[in-house]
Amino acid sequence: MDDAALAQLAALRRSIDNIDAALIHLLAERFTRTQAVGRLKAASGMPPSDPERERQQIARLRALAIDAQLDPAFAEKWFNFVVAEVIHHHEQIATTGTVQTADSA
Ligand SMILES: C=C(O[C@@H]1C=C(C(=O)O)C=C[C@H]1O)C(=O)O
Repeated sequence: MDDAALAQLAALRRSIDNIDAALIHLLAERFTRTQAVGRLKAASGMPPSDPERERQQIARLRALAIDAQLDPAFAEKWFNFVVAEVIHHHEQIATTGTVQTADSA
């Protein structure tokens, strides 16, 4: 084993762990906001999803990804994955008034 390589790997992994922690916090904040949107929509009779808004967000995120040298197809896939969960929350809020998570179920 090369000690220098192992030390470099450990340093890179510490940074990766910090980035993963930041992503979890950012996602938690995003879901807090989207659940507030879900309650607002349910209270005022708006539908859970807004395809036009999503189209605008995808176009913006793809451009940001290209600028940041991230694969725009990956950025769009990530966004669609997150929005599917948001819509699911909105539907739950509209029908039950709350969001069921795996831990709370
Ligand atoms: C949060 C909203 O609801 C949905 C979720 C979105 C999102 O997570 O960014 C965007 C559009 C909607 O389909 C919204 O309408 O703003």
